[in-house]
Amino acid sequence: MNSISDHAALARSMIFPHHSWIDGEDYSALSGATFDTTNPATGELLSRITACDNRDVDYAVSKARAAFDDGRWRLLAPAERKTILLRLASLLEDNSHPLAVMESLDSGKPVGECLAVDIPETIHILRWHAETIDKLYDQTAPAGNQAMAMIIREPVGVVGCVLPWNFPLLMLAWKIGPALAAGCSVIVKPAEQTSLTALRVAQLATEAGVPAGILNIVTGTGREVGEPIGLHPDIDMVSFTGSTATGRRFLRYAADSNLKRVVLECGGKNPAVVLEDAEDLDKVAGHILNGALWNMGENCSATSRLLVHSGVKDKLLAAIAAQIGEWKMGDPLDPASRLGALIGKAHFDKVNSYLALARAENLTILHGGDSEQGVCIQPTIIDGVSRDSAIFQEEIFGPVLTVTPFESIAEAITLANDTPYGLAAAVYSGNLRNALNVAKAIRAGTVTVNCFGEGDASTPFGGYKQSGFGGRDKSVFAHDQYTELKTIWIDLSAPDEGAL
Ligand SMILES: NC(=O)C1=CN([C@@H]2O[C@H](COP(=O)(O)OP(=O)(O)OC[C@H]3O[C@@H](n4cnc5c(N)ncnc54)[C@H](OP(=O)(O)O)[C@@H]3O)[C@@H](O)[C@H]2O)C=CC1
Ligand SMILES: CCCCCCCC(=O)O
Repeated sequence: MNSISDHAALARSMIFPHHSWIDGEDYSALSGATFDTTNPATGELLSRITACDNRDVDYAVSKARAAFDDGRWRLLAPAERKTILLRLASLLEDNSHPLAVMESLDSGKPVGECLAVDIPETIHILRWHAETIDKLYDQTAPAGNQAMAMIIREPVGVVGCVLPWNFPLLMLAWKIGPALAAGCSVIVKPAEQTSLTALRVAQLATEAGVPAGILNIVTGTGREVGEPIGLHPDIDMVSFTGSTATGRRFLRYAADSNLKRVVLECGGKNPAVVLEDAEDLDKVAGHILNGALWNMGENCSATSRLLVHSGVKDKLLAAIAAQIGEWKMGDPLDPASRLGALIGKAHFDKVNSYLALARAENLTILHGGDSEQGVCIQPTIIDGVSRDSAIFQEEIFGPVLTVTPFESIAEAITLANDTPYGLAAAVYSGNLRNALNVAKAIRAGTVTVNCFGEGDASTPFGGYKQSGFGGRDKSVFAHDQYTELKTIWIDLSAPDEGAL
């Protein structure tokens, strides 16, 4: 395993990208403007990145459209496209350590997590989608003997992917994996805070053989780049991950422009429901902490609301108290750190405002509740949170777990569903019938039973209610986002029977 000094040495020697990547090469904004990207853990400047605007988006779209129309990617033999994407995955694997350090420096994530999860999962997702290219079949309809109706999938066209900062590489892979597998041209807008690894991946994609114009990275702000992508008349669809408020804007952009397809993966306020018959509360406590604290709680599927039967609450909270010390906060480049820095000052202030609210509401703060140096927040557990509190209803996106007791399974289900969101949930029970009934009653896209996690590349990810719209990320179901269905009818009737 690499030590903190290995990571720090690599960080010192690293050359950070500072251009956008359009049509297979570096690109500087026409305005010449730049924005600073800094290390949230230290405030140190990492790179001054070109700040694009609508004119640069127009340029990127023209290149992506030309690349789509001339078929340089979508018309390649499936096995050839697969080979190129597998080559990209291998290049990422070869660059795992630098990519992990770059991701950690840019986002404040612990480098150990980047090495253990973000980078290998990114590679796995790209490989998984690459493998589908020559393995998914189209269909024929039961059209009878007089005709054949073929239902084929075609790439949707030019796709805009607007990304969040919490899993910069992984969310890139969730979008471009199926989009490139489908044969689309892609324009990615990374979050302003975390553009570096997407730019590096685009360089490696070109090295792997992805043709110019197929994968473009346009850097800049939501207003200057995200909005022109949303409004662009020649972009066929947008796949977005981020806040529900910004997701809503993309629906308006589509309505105000070309009715482009919009797929949204938005916020969550996910419950972990511990029934009275839950087994092995020490193990459950470990899952609860992981669900709430992993990635500093900057995770849309974080199970940040603990709903626990009053009969097991004290025992579970004692088990949580015994384990919370394992969540060591520290330098993101220290492999021992499980919690690093939040993404930046504005987000830190937002998370802190909820802690202030907890104090104003006289809630019991069992652990943490304070900030540390820089933009770090201690793992925090707040007890006695009622369903009408903003702390129960709103996405905090920090290492904060709320605790709410219940007396019956019916009450647990009501509490679990009592937010505008429906992304994920966890249920803990030793009784499979109870667990399954609760899992089915919770309105969420993913429910884990006696475990926590987003699942594998093979399972769809997305939300009910205000957590999502229009489709799913990951799995073969993600291919629905990036493809159009076309029906082709062929007349099979004998000449004397006439046309269909
Ligand atoms: N579902 C999830 O995984 C995520 C949820 N969130 C939630 O959102 C909250 C706010 O975080 P924030 O970073 O502001 O999230 P946003 O939803 O605002 O950002 C996500 C992406 O949308 C872009 N964007 C922002 N404003 C616009 C706009 N007007 N038009 C088009 N694109 C836009 C951003 O650009 P830019 O980089 O310039 O901001 C970024 O690329 C967090 O506290 C958390 O609750 C945040 C991130 C991920
Ligand atoms: C393998 C871990 C996947 C984490 C995905 C989180 C999704 C999100 O926050 O949008």
